[in-house]
Amino acid sequence: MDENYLDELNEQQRAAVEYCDGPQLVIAGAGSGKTRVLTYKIVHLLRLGYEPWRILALTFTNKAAKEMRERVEQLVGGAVASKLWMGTFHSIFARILRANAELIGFKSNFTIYDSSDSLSLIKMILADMGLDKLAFLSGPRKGQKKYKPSAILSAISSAKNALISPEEYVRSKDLLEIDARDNRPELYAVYRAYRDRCVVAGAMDFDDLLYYTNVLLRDNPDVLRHYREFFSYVLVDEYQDTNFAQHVIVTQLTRESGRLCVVGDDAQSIYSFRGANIRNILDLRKTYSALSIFKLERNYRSTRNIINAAGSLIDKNSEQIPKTVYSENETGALIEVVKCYSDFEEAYQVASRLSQLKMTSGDSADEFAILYRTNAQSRVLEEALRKRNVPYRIYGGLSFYQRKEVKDAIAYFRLALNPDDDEALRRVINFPARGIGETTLAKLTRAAIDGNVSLWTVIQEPDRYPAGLNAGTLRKLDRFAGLITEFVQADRKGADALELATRIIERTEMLKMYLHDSTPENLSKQENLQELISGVKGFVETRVEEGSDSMSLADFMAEVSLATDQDSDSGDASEERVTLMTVHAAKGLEFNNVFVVGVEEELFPSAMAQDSPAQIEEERRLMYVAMTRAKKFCMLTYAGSRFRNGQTVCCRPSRFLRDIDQRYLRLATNDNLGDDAPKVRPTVNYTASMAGSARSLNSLRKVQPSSGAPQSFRRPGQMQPSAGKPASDVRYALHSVSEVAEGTVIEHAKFGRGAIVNIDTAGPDPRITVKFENTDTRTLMLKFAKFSIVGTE
Ligand SMILES: Nc1ncnc2c1ncn2[C@@H]1O[C@H](COP(=O)(O)OP(=O)(O)OP(=O)(O)O)[C@@H](O)[C@H]1O
Ligand SMILES: [Mg+2]
Repeated sequence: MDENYLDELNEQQRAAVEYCDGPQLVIAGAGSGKTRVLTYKIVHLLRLGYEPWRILALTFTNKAAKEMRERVEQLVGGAVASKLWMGTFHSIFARILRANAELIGFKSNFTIYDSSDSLSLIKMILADMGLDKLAFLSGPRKGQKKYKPSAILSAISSAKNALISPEEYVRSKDLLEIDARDNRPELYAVYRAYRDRCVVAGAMDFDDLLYYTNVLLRDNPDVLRHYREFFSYVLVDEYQDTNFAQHVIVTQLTRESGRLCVVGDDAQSIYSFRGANIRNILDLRKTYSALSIFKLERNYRSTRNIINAAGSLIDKNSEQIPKTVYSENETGALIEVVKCYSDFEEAYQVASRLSQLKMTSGDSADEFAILYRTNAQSRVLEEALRKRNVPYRIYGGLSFYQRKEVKDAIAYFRLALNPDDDEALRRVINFPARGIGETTLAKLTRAAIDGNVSLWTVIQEPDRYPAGLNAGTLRKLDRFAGLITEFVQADRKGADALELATRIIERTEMLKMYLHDSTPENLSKQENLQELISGVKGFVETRVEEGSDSMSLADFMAEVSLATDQDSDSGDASEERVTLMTVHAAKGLEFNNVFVVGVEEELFPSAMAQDSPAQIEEERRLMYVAMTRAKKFCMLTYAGSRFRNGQTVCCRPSRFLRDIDQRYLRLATNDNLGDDAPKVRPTVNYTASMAGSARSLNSLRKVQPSSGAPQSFRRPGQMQPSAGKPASDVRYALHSVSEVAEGTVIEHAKFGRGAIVNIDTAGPDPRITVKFENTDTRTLMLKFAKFSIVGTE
């Protein structure tokens, strides 16, 4: 162990690390070393003789857990670090639940449903209850279904996070009243049915992992006592984002012993939509009367300009704990604010500035992040980066495990471990095709619901649960059941993950199916399945190296099923790549260079927050989180128009740009971005007043979000394409010859992206010759060619 670890802390941090006499809250701003304190405190506890397997450290993301583990490993060595109970709330409590599943009516092999499983189950229940076809709403939620599956799921999630069971739900007058007002009086019944079907399937969703941990600790005093005594110290990062269910677990485990250290920053509370409650941190003293509060005041992460700019932004929030922050870092560059004409141009500008900065700074790709408010914004950015051959890694989008062929294979893995898993069974009962159609599945479902058993039980016991199927269908089901049984038995006989996974892929003939024809799509599916097998192989090899015998398919799945939507990434982790992620996923992380894109009203802050001052404050905190990820360089961009939800909409700059003290900002225009920057001209679509680009920050400040955009940012009739009019009419426009030049890159309405290689003005009608990326070079008459200008080559 490195004996000098305390020297790597400042005085305040050191005091927080060394204090082990009672419950402790460390509250401090971004970049002040809260996570560092937590990490070093673990090392300190080990030093004091605490046993590693009795220290519990909880984080919010897998990535944060991994980083903390790596740091502890550096300080105390891998052998000790691997014994710590360190992970996300979900992974730690899944482990505890597996060890005690029988006590709460589950088996230890329970499946973890991901959000698409949950949604599919909700849809099935709504259809079964006849609630899916009900009329659409009027009023503020006009046009939405009364029982919109995603809204139902989030209502159920809120109930679970507040520890409300279906039985308690139906007894709560308040909840029933709200549901009646929202035109969904049957919500409680959907919740109950959802819970029942999950129990029958031996499945828990993400919220259940917290909910059932609470049930387990509440109903089994000896189990509670065991874990209270077992965990000799509990540490939690990002406490401002805990919800009620998490808060109760933590307090249950530590209220008596007081051996608790939590760190957090109220200014970074960004998960209230998932039930996170800032009061958990503010009221901690009520639970722990002996609570000691520690503050950290020196920021180590960012330049002074970045700290000051972020500070001036968050000052505009009315509710916050006052904090002192100082920095001894250099002043650094001003924050660049870039106005773009469209989302296309924004992506182009970001990719271009990023490549330029990468060259001049010498920073590796890992030191760059592009942060956005919504995942949907990533597509154009990816395109722009690909064009410049900048390698990137995207968090959150369609991750490897969410690809169709991988999900199909994983569904078989899940069935091998738990054949009652209805959602997995539903997914692959006719995949690869074996003549078991929708009608058969509907009949099986009916029998399963009536008998309150899983689909698997109905298939296994057709006499007891008759589904009205003919002999031919029963034979097909029998063959399918035989296949699954074979996998189940192989697992029980102790096959390791690789043996079983390989067998599943072979016996189901999944890979073979894609070998039939070599379309590029099929080839990529084959590759993905092979990649999955390599992943399993890698997993088994690592376990062998570690001397562990936990190498069953269940062990592999325990890792895979907790890769959340948010922090599962695409791509090879060993390669240096630019990170693309939502601001939510970036919590706790840091990069030398950060680009925050789409800093526009209705996007950031989100359109959904517009009517609520509290939600605007949460969005502002989110912006604060985004900016404070940057160590040296931060750029904020916004566009004049953006393609969203199938149409082009005009956008105006975010109010947050006005909130930041302008002393720390520099309005970068296309002209001063450097030689590499494209010289973009406005399309006629966006008014002439946007041309020239050198709008001062002061004029930006005059934009009044509440009163709508100023005329210069919006043209009557252009905000939304009128009904029935294709979106492309708005996105693409006609251009005059003065707006284009050789080398101008355009996005044509029909032919896509291309560069102008020649302009012919000899005849009465000017013509442009465009070398398109995905089709032949074409000569077009300018007066008929609809396109948008993306930039220059
Ligand atoms: N005493 C110190 N000496 C050197 N570097 C430090 C010190 N304290 C913190 N740092 C560095 O400052 C950066 C920010 O620290 P850390 O991530 O722990 O802050 P944080 O308070 O957890 O931030 P956030 O609120 O964003 O989660 C890290 O790179 C960390 O290594
Ligand atoms: Mg942190």
